[in-house]
Amino acid sequence: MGDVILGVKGLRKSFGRVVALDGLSFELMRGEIFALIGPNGAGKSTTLRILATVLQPDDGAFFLDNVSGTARPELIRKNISYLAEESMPYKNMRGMEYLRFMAALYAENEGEADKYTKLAINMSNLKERLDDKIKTYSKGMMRKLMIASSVMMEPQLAIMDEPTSGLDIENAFYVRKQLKSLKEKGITILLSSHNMLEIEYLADRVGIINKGRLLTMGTPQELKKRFKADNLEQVFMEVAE
Ligand SMILES: Nc1ncnc2c1ncn2[C@@H]1O[C@H](COP(=O)(O)OP(=O)(O)OP(=O)(O)O)[C@@H](O)[C@H]1O
Repeated sequence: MGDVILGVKGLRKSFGRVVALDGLSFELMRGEIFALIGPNGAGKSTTLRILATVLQPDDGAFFLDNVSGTARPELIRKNISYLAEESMPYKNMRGMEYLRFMAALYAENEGEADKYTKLAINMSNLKERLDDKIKTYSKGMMRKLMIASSVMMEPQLAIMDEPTSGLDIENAFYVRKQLKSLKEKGITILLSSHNMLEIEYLADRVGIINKGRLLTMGTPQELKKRFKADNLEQVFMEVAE
């Protein structure tokens, strides 16, 4: 881990009278897994949507490898992936069809599309169920398909909103292992989660936000030491108070 890959500076976003982000700033180091945690309505999804360039901030800026994502979103889109909290595949397609369809959207030629599809087939771990219509999938199977299709192009930065939400223990475990292997490939990951055990296992660093502001940030070890806590849940409760 060395240099800064993502710089987030003073993001502000309101929805009517609701202030979702109130001057949020933080940096991500290349190759790390960074987890945003915070209570419901803290501004996590809003932050991730802005960084994924699907939502414009009212003020502030962010930079991916020194390229402004607010001024030039089209330049950074190729280098980031985004898994939304409630993202859904086209249910009338078969799993395999969906992966090929997504690969064709991302790839610049057939060779690249094949490479992306193979990677996603592997990562989804859905095996022969990829031949079935997506509408026959369980929630966990759909989530695995969505995760695999979101990162098939091996982006520089993978943004994931609650990647394991709704997954059973076995599937969540599998997805966490996949996220670790993405990190080993050098992909930086920014995720949100409400699962403190997951964050202890996955995150190199954690940022705790509330009311659209960053309250504290550090490695799980640093935070536990700083707040004299045995685990991240205690840190969270202490900070939230
Ligand atoms: N499209 C929208 N229209 C109106 N208000 C919104 C919209 N999106 C978010 N908000 C509001 O902005 C605030 C932050 O919401 P956000 O979804 O970013 O929180 P969150 O930390 O992701 O919450 P959760 O943990 O519940 O998913 C909340 O008060 C929410 O109601």
